Amino acid sequence: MMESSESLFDLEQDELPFAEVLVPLPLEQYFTYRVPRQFTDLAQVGCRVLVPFGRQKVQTGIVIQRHSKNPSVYEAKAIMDVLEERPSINAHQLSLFSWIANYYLCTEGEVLQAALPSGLKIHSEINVQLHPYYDADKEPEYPLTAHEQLLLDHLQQHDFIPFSEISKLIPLKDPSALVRSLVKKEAILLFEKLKDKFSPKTVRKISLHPDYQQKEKLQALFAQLESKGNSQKQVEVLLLLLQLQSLDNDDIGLAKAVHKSELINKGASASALKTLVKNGILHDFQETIARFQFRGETKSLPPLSKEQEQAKEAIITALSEKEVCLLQGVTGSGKTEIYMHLIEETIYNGHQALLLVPEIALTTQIVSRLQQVFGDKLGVYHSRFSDNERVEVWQKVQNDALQVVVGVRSSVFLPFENLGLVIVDEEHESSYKQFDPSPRYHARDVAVVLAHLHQAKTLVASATPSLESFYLAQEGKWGYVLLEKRFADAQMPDILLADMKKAKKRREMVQDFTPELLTQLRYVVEQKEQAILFQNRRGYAPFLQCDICAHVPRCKNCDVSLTYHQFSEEVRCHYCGYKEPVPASCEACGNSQLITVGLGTEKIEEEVVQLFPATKVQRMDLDTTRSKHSYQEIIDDFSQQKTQILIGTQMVTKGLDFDQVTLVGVLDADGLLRFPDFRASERSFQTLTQVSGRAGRKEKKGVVIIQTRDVQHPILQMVIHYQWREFYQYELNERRLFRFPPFVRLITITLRHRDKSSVKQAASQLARHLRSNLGENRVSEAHEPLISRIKNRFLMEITVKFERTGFNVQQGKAFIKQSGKSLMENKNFTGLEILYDVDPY
Ligand SMILES: Nc1ncnc2c1ncn2[C@@H]1O[C@H](COP(=O)(O)OP(=O)(O)OP(=O)(O)O)[C@@H](O)[C@H]1O
Ligand SMILES: [Zn+2]
Repeated sequence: MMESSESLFDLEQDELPFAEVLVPLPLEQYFTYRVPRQFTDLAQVGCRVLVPFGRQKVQTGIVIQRHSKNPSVYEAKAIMDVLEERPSINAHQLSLFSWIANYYLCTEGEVLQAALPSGLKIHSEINVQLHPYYDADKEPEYPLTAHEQLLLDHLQQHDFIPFSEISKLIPLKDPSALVRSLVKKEAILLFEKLKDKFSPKTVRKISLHPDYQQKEKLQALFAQLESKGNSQKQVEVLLLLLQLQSLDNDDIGLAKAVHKSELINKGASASALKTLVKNGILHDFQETIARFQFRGETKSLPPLSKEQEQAKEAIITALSEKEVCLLQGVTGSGKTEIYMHLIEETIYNGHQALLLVPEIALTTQIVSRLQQVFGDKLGVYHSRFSDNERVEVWQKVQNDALQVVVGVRSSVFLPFENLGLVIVDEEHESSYKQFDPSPRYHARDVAVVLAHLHQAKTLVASATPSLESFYLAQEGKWGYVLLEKRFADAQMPDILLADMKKAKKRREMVQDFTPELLTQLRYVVEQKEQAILFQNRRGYAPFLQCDICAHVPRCKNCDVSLTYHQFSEEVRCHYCGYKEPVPASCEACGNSQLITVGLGTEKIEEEVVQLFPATKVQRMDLDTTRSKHSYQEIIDDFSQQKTQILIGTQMVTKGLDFDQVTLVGVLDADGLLRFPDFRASERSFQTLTQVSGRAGRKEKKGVVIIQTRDVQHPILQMVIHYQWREFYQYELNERRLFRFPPFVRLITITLRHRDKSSVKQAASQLARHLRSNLGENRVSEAHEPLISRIKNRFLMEITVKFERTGFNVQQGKAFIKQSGKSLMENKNFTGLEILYDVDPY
């Protein structure tokens, strides 16, 4: 039914009466909506709009395009509201989102979902209320339909009604036209109940009323108050205010406002203050402040050393010819210092700069170094921030109020207006890769594309570059700059291997420590120096095992053993979070002797505390860093030498810069080397080199001790002799030989279903189809992945390898996606999920 009121407003069609709208859902296509006339100018590309979606839902979407094509398949519904005057998403971002969706085989809706901080998303719970100006007793300007009257009557009795409930009240399949019509008639308003909707932070301030901001007037006021017997408290408040105003002598003088809380804290009487405000002598008001405020003065940059200066010049030269440059600088060479100089130049030229860091743990040290130089031009963006804080950074980046952003991978989604430089620190880090949920993107690679869209440059840097980056640099596609010396002549540490096999045989192990590591640790403790101990497993022990029948408690939902956490007396699944109390006896044979197998950080902590009871020890892993400031506290304590030994997982291996660390111990290198993945060697080399790099960064030379059962392992040998050139050559040869990246493009297809035989059947069907069409050398058979059940869903995997040249990867990907889509439409496989992971590493 066309409502009669429509014609009142939509008398003429505009040039571009339709909009393609992207909604944040995993759907392939955009949806076409009609743009009502009142929104013709407002509904710009990139704006967030409210649209009716499905039967009774409302979605926030983004206008992608305006056009004049009426969709032929469905009747276009109208946009209900435009949420902003200035688009949230700029054209560069839209291009980036579409590149990501295309490259990573996901949808733009999924990218949007990942990109927008939730403060900018609006969920489908939209409510309807009466317009405050609506007067039920007055004759309406425009006639109301019976349905409209019904809704308005309801709203006279109730505060509001959720949009999704309207159809229960009024027999309409889709109430959006009705709602829109009432909005136009200014009879109702739409609002959303968003718990954490963005609200700016405010402070209360107090100032003198302008009437009293002259000396003579003020004196008269004092005289007047003092003549009254009971105004002593008010006089005190005024005196305190004057005192606070004069604290720093800027010329604002009597007009200056001070914080209300400060007045109260300094003893001002609250009631006297209130009286003064009531009598119009003082002015009490709210001021909006930025959440991130840098207090203190900024310093100028420390000068670069000769080597650093040369490296910087080489980078600039390389970037004048190429879009990307790789800086390989050994640990402690002062890469951060070089970044700061490059960023300063970028800002000076009027551009914005983005510095990507792999983990929140790393932001704290880097941010404090950058903040001293860039002050409030610097913003920080990561997931530990509240939603409001993230929206604030988003908006300031958009307004160019921030020129530098330090952030984790999701900061590639920020609305930069004029980016000049992106730096990817520790570019080899796997935390740049998002594995779940989709979009499964790699922030380094997205950063390169982002920079390209802005015609900006990218610097990727690491002491241990990823093989892909190293290869691109070697091939001359990227520039390459090498910085081989530590800053200020600091020496690289000596790296030694400690043979656990030998020590075990000779019964020389003290718990999990070889004599070599223990001796060094003793020495360090005695000398009041500091040590870092690294073990890549959190928890107490990887698992419990029955001493008699060897049964291992396993997760109910996943195909993995449960990790033993001693502190909380639980066994937990690190995949789904399932946990249960430590079993008292073996569930298989009833034996009550359960032993712990393997080694986690919690156990090392326990051992160290036993061995060195007088020494302060701290642990840094996922379990000890859950709260917002915990990283900062642990790192501060260690920097200030309140703690002497820091034990941790990969979190302690990279980027951290402490002066007094002279020993790094690796408890078990074999666990790294054994990891069943084609990147095990690369990861081991990187991790061991990086963690070694934490030692001896200033005057005192450091020692690194790596415990292993396999002292002859070629990777370990290359690590201890700093043979990185040999390592890259060796590893590149292996990759070429076994057809792995960077020589091929890898795509993993994972199929997921609650039923094991369904997923197996679907996977082999898909594998057969892809193999016969794309070639058997490019597509593997379907196989069970290492962990074949997670959260009660069974998994199957297919691996695809496309050559880098001479093959149309784009077409190959499209074929995969199409094949997956038709498999999902197959009735036999209802409930099947297919996940694509492009560059799954
Ligand atoms: N030009 C400089 N002036 C003063 N101090 C410097 C300079 N360059 C580096 N430093 C100091 O040397 C130390 C190591 O520098 P930085 O942390 O930047 O190294 P890095 O190359 O990032 O190392 P890693 O790869 O191990 O993280 C820091 O304490 C830093 O403050
Ligand atoms: Zn589980």
